[in-house]
Amino acid sequence: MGVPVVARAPGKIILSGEHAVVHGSTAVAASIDLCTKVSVSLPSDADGASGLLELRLEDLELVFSWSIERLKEILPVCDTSPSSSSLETLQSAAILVEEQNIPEAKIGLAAGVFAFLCLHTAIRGIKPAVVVVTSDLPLGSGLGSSAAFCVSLSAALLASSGSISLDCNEHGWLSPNSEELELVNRWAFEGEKVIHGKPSGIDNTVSTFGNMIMFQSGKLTQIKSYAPLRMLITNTKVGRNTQALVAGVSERALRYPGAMASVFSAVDSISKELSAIIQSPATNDFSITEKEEKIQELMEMNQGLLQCMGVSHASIETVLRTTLKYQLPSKLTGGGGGGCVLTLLPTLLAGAVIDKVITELEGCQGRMFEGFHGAIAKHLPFRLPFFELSSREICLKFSKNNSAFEEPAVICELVENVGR
Ligand SMILES: Nc1ncnc2c1ncn2[C@@H]1O[C@H](COP(=O)(O)OP(=O)(O)O)[C@@H](O)[C@H]1O
Ligand SMILES: C[C@@](O)(CCOP(=O)(O)O)CC(=O)O
Ligand SMILES: [Mg+2]
Repeated sequence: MGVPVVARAPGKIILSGEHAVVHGSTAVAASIDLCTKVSVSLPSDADGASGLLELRLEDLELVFSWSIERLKEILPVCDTSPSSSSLETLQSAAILVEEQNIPEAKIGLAAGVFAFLCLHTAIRGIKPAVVVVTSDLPLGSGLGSSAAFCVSLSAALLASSGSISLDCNEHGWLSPNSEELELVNRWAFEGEKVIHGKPSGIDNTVSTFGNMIMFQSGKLTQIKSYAPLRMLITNTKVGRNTQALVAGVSERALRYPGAMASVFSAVDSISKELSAIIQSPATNDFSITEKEEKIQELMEMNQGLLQCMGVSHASIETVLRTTLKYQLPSKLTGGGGGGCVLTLLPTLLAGAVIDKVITELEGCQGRMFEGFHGAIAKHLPFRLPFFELSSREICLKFSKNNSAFEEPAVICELVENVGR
């Protein structure tokens, strides 16, 4: 195999505005420390053309492969610019996914495999490669695994086809320049369309550009917090599918256009208020505690409107009731219908209370989020100033002499900080 290129991209949380953002409202999202990594290796001349395109999902111990001959039989030669039409011409790729006989229990992966075939064909053409995917993110839980997958895959494919420059003397992580990031983001959005049907673009945008953003109708504004925010992320472990949830909200909006327009407009105001509060400096008059109370209140209001949209779930309600016993309001994050719930942990909240909440949540049907690299505690205290670090953004790594990759120090450092 030739020189591999690795790209990694982070998952996200949505502090306010999921679903409504698909209908033009403002939303606020932040990237998190959990990433998906994609490595693309091309056959070298010495290997001879291996004649295979291979996708290895390492965490799931699944390997999919297609002969180049079969791909040429089925797939049309398509446009190589990121547009809907270039991926629409690839509908025939569906049969190539069916032929892989994905086990029923993992059928949700079919959408990801389909997006892989579409993006690979559109960006690199019908050529052999070995693509290896690993991820820290739970799939289908509202933390944006689909976007992190599409962003890291698009970046690795673009870099391996020369559309992103790897002009670097040293081995290590590399941040693409802003034009390259735009290109990655556009392709990733096309990939998200394959997985979600009608994405707003917020997930791929925050995964590509990192940090905390306000997003509306395709436009992003970076936002900065004056104070750290700590969030508890609870995974209800109830599986769901974002595409179906997004479609359900659109159907409700068609049935009740007036009522739903008001709901979306209220969410828009909540997101704008939230971003103003996050960005406002804490002074004596407007203390951190007051700011946190407002953020909690706005998140609670947003949750009420998500219930109106029909995307809450009994498991989410259980988490809400449990945290509320400790005066901690929560909201779902991402598509809802199960998945993850966010709870703001105020700065002055005693550690003993956090432990009690976690113990009580663990006793509920769902279980607390787990698997943050082992080193990380069950709750994720994310500090906004950390978002300025490049490890929250999409990065590329490659090795000119094909030597083994090493984890960049900055990530290890961050992981330790987050656990403290
Ligand atoms: N690492 C991955 N490998 C393959 N497919 C993935 C990966 N991550 C996400 N996907 C695809 O995205 C789907 C989950 O996306 P979605 O329902 O939007 O939830 P979320 O984005 O919140 O995790 C998976 O079922 C799968 O099809
Ligand atoms: C529901 C939505 O607002 C966010 C979906 O996030 P996730 O795929 O559930 O992580 C959809 C979108 O904005 O594309
Ligand atoms: Mg998704």
